[in-house]
Amino acid sequence: MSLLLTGIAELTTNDPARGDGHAAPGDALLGIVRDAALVVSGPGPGAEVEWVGPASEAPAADERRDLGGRAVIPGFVDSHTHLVFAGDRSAEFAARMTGTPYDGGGIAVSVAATRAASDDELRALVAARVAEMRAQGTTTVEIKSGYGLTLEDELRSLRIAREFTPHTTFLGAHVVPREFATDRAAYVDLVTGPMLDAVVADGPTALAESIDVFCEPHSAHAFDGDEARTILEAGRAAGLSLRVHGNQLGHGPGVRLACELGARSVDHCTFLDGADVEALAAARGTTVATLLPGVEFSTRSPYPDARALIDAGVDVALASDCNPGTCYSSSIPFAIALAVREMGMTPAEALHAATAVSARSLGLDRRIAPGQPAELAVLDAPSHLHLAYRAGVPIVRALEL
Ligand SMILES: N=CN[C@@H](CCC(=O)O)C(=O)O
Ligand SMILES: [Zn+2]
Repeated sequence: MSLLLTGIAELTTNDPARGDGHAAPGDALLGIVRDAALVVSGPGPGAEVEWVGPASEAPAADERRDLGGRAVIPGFVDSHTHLVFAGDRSAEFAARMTGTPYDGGGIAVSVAATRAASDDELRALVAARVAEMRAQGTTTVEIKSGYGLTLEDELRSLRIAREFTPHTTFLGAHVVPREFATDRAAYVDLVTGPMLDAVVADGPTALAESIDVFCEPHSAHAFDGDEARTILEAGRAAGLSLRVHGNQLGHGPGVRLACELGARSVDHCTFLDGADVEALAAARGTTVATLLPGVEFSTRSPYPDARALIDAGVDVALASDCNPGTCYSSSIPFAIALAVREMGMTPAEALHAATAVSARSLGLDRRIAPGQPAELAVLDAPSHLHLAYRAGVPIVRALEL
């Protein structure tokens, strides 16, 4: 079976070779085709793209669907989330809005609630969050553990996350749990020893694709540069790819460590100096800087200067960081709107960052091209510009085939 999609006012392919004349800023980066059509295998899940081009040249197909002059984009790739948690921390958010700073201490509240939840409760919570994301255009999601912090609870979080995505990340090194507060080294030993051994017991990528660490000397709860190096090197030796929470609360060693070790992504990048930017630019093609503007919004922090990073040659991705503490928003359109309004990105750069670049940080290709999975989203609008222009309005959703 094949399905012809017509009535596409603007198709973002993320394939610069496909742009139809670069009529507007961003067309080349996004590979925009106007008055486009698509043929996909299907209908049904698992469909692949078979043909892309101008509607006037579309081949015949078994079925046909008219999208009525809407824009079609690659589904968003949310490459940084913490969806496996119970409870919420709305009171902590309210306190922050009246001046209480974020220091990572509230993570212990979510750890307690998550440990107390049953498997079915956690599974239902993750399912609801993934559905909420699809309803906003996200078709691929990375999910971290990190609210278990015992061997059993971290494995349980990863198993539940794996029911929803192959892109799972072991974040046993989220914070030092309270029971290890007087012996941090013992917790690092647990993460790099028995926990990591259990994560890779059935093969390096059976349960987790990556390892992550909250490298943050400005939080008493997180890990310093030496601890983070130990954890990342152990993860790499066990066959996992590397991701880092770095430079979130103040300047620190996370960004340069991530670049040095060849991490796929270093996330937050809120406080950077010139040497960090140089390291990220030199790591282009290997290490992506994943910016999470929903966190700056929800913690009243300064936004990173995405414009300066892009102009310096850094690969910049956008993700939601959906989590109960620093950003309980699963909305990539919200992140795009913030990136455009507050961080100096063009609408095209922001869309590219939330699709092509975030995909690359997960080892994926997010172009709309023959042979690619038909992971698509559709806008109730004629152009991708409306993602930021109509901020807060639910105009984008995953395209169900
Ligand atoms: N910074 C570390 N981890 C999360 C916050 C987790 C929490 O506060 O529950 C983040 O990405 O911001
Ligand atoms: Zn995070």
